[in-house]
Amino acid sequence: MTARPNLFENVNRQFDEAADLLGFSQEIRELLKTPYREITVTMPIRMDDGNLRVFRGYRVQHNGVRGPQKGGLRYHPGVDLDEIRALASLNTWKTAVVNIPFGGAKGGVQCDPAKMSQHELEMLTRRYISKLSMVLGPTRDVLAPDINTNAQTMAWVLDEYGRKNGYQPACVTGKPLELGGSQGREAATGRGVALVAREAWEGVLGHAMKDARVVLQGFGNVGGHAAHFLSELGARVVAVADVGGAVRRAGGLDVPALTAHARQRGGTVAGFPGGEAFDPVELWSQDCDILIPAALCAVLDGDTAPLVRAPLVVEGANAPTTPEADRIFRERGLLLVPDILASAGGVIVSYFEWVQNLQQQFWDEAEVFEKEERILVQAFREVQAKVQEHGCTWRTAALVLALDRVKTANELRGW
Ligand SMILES: NC(=O)C1=CN([C@@H]2O[C@H](COP(=O)(O)OP(=O)(O)OC[C@H]3O[C@@H](n4cnc5c(N)ncnc54)[C@H](O)[C@@H]3O)[C@@H](O)[C@H]2O)C=CC1
Ligand SMILES: O=C(O)CCC(=O)C(=O)O
Repeated sequence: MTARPNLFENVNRQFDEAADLLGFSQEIRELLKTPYREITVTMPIRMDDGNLRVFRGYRVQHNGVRGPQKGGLRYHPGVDLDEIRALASLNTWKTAVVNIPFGGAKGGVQCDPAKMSQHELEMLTRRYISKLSMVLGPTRDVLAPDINTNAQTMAWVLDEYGRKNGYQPACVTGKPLELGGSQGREAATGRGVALVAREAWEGVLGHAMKDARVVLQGFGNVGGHAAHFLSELGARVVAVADVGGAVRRAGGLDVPALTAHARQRGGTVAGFPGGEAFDPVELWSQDCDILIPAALCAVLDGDTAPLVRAPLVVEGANAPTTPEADRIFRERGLLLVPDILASAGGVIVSYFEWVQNLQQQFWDEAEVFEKEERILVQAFREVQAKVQEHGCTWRTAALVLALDRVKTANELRGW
């Protein structure tokens, strides 16, 4: 296994490829790469067993030139400042590529939620928000769910932020519907992944979605909903791996049954009786048409990329592919739809949630889904046009579109 890469350096290598095409000066590059603000907080928590533990958390606000900074909050043992910095910068490019009026941020706490009670997670979330609340808010920085956080976590965020600042539902998205969440937000990222996969598989590669064979890493919010919508489009989900194990079935797994199984088994697909268990390390070499990493960063690297047999990779996760793997895919002629486009459905519907909260409106699911699809498909076409104009990869093309928009906003503000 390759050593853990410096993720922010990786994102900036990708940035430079696009900046070269745009002819950006060193000054502009430095301005756009450098995060506005990076905060590290420590959170002492009295655990259920009476012991005190000190957790470390981060919030990086990368860029707010196009609007309030926006980004998820993740809980994971592997969280560090470098990872959060990389993910914050990706959110700047993601909101720009789909042209919604937000900047980019990300937060994380180094912890293992699988070993914590709900009470401990609530205390941790409240302490994190209480330490950061002065730099958060509807016009400053708006949180959302990410790995191992969910609508309940966002409800605690809303409540803790409200204690100091009064009730402001637009301070966080991905909330429960009962607290001002938006219809369709929970499914939005996975739905977007499925829509983008359809646009690439049918529109670019010229195949039918019916019976397209899909392999996923991750069956949480993103992977689980992507599997659901892809099977609705007629695709067959032939293999899934997650933190607990892996399962496959050449004829296609029964996605609703797999979802029900995972719900009963603490979130994992392991032990699903409707498929064959296999070693998750074999996931990347499964024979399939569409491969969707929807879990962790940097899983497609110099070791795993050569194993991939799918002609199409759609990045549901953020930063799942290292520059070395990008190079391998490019040389092999694989089509890779990058994270900043493929996983943008979530932040698009978060934007809708923020708008609804500010205007005290409630849209129905059909309206949310129709608007999400319109924005995503438009962004997809704009990126495709840049691919054709520059003869570059989809990642570089998406970054060209995004960097240009952020630079223009900077200039208009007089920087
Ligand atoms: N939730 C959202 O709206 C958005 C999430 N993303 C990205 O999508 C990815 C997944 O996020 P969520 O689905 O929200 O998280 P989640 O916590 O709901 O699910 C994470 C999934 O990854 C799996 N996983 C964890 N460690 C693993 C390992 N070592 N090997 C294989 N699988 C492993 C888990 O078992 C689970 O199925 C992350 O990269 C996140 O940044 C991107 C855009 C928005
Ligand atoms: O604000 C959101 O909805 C999530 C944005 C985010 O962190 C992401 O897309 O990775």
